[in-house]
Amino acid sequence: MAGLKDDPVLGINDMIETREETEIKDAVIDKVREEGGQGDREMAPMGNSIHRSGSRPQLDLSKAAIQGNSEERDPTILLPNQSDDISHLALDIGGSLIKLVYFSRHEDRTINDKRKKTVKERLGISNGNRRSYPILGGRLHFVKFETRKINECLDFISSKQLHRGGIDTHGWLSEAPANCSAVIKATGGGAYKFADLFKERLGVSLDKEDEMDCLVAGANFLLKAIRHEAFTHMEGHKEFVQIDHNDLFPYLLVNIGSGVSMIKVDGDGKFERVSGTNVGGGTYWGLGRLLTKCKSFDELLELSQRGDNRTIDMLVGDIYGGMDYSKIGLSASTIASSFGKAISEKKELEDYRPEDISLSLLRMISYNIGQISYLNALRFGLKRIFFGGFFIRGHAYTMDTISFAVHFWSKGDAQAMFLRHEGFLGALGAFMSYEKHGLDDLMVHQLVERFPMGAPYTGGKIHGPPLGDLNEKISWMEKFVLKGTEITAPVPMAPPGTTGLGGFEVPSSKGGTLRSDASALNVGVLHLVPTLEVFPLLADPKMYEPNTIDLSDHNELEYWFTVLSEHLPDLVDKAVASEGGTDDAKRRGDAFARVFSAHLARLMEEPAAYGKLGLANLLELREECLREFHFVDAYRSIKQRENEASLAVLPDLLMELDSMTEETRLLTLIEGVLAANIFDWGSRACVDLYHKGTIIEIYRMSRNKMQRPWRVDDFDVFKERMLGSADKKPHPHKRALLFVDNSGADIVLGMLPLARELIRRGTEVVLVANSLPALNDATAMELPDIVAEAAKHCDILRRAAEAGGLLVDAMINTLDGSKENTSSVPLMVVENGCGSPCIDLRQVSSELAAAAKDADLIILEGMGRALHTNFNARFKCDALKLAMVKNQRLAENLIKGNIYDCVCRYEPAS
Ligand SMILES: Nc1ncnc2c1ncn2[C@@H]1O[C@H](COP(=O)(O)OP(=O)(O)O)[C@@H](O)[C@H]1O
Ligand SMILES: CC(C)(COP(=O)(O)O)[C@@H](O)C(=O)NCCC(=O)O
Ligand SMILES: [Mn+2]
Repeated sequence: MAGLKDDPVLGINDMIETREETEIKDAVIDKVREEGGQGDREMAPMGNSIHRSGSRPQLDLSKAAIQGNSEERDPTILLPNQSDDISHLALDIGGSLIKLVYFSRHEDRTINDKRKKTVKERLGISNGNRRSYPILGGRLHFVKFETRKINECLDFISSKQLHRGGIDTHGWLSEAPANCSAVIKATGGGAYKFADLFKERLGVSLDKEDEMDCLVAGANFLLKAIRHEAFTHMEGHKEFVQIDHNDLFPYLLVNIGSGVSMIKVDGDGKFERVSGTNVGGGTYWGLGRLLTKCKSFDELLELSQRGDNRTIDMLVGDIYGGMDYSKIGLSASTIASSFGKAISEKKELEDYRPEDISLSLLRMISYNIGQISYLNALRFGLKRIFFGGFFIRGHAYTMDTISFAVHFWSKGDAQAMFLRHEGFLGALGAFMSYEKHGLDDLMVHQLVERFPMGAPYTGGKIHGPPLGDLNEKISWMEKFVLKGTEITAPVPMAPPGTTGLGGFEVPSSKGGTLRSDASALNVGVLHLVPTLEVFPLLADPKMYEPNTIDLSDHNELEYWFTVLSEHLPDLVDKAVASEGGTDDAKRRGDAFARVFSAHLARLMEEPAAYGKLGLANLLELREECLREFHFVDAYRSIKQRENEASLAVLPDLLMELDSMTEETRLLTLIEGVLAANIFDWGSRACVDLYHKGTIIEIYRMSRNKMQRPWRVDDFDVFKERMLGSADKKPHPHKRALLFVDNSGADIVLGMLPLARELIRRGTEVVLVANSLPALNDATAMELPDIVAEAAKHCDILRRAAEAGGLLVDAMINTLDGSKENTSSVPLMVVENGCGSPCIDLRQVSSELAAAAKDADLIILEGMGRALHTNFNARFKCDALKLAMVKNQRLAENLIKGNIYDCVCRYEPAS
């Protein structure tokens, strides 16, 4: 769940908001006329999907909508059905379930503006690292259907036009020409059984791939490319396992579908199916349905959670008169014979509780599979067993039971592990079998998983047709998500019990309810972002952990859950106001609040549901939810107001600074950064404070309160590095990366004056800002204008900004040859690749990675970037971490201090 790495406008869930159709149509036509010179003749008829053909792009205007404020003169218009969103599909049609993996791509819309080009040239970024065939940017979606309801699956494919994609001669996924029959990769028995149906209904041929090949390819891809894919599950405790890619093989893959396959995997494409069993998921569901009359698999599984298998299983104690058979290590409560008590002639099926039958059956099958798996692992000397297949269904009790069996029989020698994409291995493998898609080259840092709300996106089954647009999505949520939230409310776990004398006691994780499939939210949408890179200045990328606060501690989770919940009404107000306060904005605001609360509730129940959870992930999730409901920039007007107010007092501040000695100036500058970091709309305490004065009054108050030593105070060491000492002459840093935080005083009166000082001392400065808005953080898009305004009052900034290509007018002069600017040290701006208040340095923009190559100083500013994340990060170059702590609990836990204490941590290159 890392930063934003996708197109903010068109990249979210293929969904748009539906507004007044005619009004939008007119606006679209006007806009297209203005921009592209395409007349009405070339327009596709409204409501019809038209696919691109030949050299002349045609527009599909169906469901077009205005993005943002429709009152604006030149609003952005979204064309969700415009077919440059190319999809591609692979299927695994099993005995019980059909699994779909599909890919959607929006064409690269990076605007190659002049500013960016100059910065790229300055930083020496070329396009040279492109591969012979590019990895595609886009998203992988995971969806499943019941095989007996195959028509729903066909409708889904048809309505999303998923069968139209193809691979062109360059290896790009593209659209198949209309006259060419599409071919879809498919695996599982259904690829044979239903081939004619697919041809008949969709006109597509199924290209059959071997099921075992696909399972292995899917598992290998997931284990290499997804950071938090594999986990152990013992006695209710889930723990992610970091798999070393160089030490993955050999392993045993056990796929528990309708039946069970056991595959020894030695490498990519190197495997052998060593065993299997016919007692699998189909057995549990089939036998369970006959015995309990359950209507669905989930109902059966849910019954088991209220069951007591002792009423039906024959236990060791039943045979031994209540005693353990301790000589061979079996306790009285060990199951001696599953369903053994049913031999009693006095009882019929109706006399047993369906709950007990379901539990007994589940335990019988899970133990059996666990035991056979272990025996096969033993046979080949394998220590690791990965379990996949939808029988597992993320169900704690099932996983505990299997783990218990493996642990028991191996005496702790072998380990059972589970996969988050459990049932999608085959479908993913079929997808991987398309040639030249480049996906097998993807690295962990190029994948970002997101968890948008909505039936097709939850990895769950589809209830009815796919959601067409944002409007439909909100309606769906209004009906279901509140219910979903109740279902996902925390489920108390029984305290871990002892497992006795090594016998099969009841494992502890027997929650009272089962999460509904519709709100399962276990598997998100995988965003493939080829441009992301690992920040090259991390001292030890393998050991790097961005989060300072680990939310697997329940108290921590509860605290931050409350903080974020309490902040929600205020955030919704700001978001709705930022979109004009219309009824539509209110409805979206309500939907946002619902969805974010549902995520929080889900995570309270199972903190590791979406992978390892840290505070940074929660803060990012909040921003993602806002974007999901098309809130482009909730703090837009606040940011603007604060920028203006701060720019007005900047000249006075610069004058004051220029009158100081070097030493006092440096201290005042750092003090200024810390003081101005108080402008943080994400902190409850600060927002309360803003009611008590104007921006400038608060800024002054904050500066006046600055008193050294700060709670963490390495200023003197930093000063010595910057100014030298009696016997050491200073040498300036070559390039500094300044990770900036908030708009207004924070950037204008804090970070910009510090940047100016570095420039003055001969250090190139790169301001690193968010790619997308998050709270009141300044974005990379906004910075050039702020710098341009500041440069009006300051020659140092002006020359540096000109040299860095930030001032467009000045650049025009330069291009004319009328102005020479090469003499000054440049000031540049790069985007960091994130849309969150925190930064995960494992996934940053390629621009930032390039800028880092010559940098020898980094300055991380603000709570999000320097405390919540990266507080413990070590770098290859000098690092300065500056922040004011605006939360009491964090101050106590992290620096044993109080709210409004400051951190100035300087760490020379390691
Ligand atoms: N919603 C569901 N409907 C039916 N079976 C389900 C469902 N969820 C989980 N299952 C279990 O998953 C099994 C199918 O797993 P899967 O990996 O899809 O195998 P297959 O490819 O054989 O269909 C079923 O037999 C059943 O035990
Ligand atoms: C979201 C933030 C990390 C932003 O802080 P910043 O990086 O702007 O200093 C911070 O405001 C925060 O931790 N807020 C939640 C805690 C609170 O309301 O006290
Ligand atoms: Mn911030």
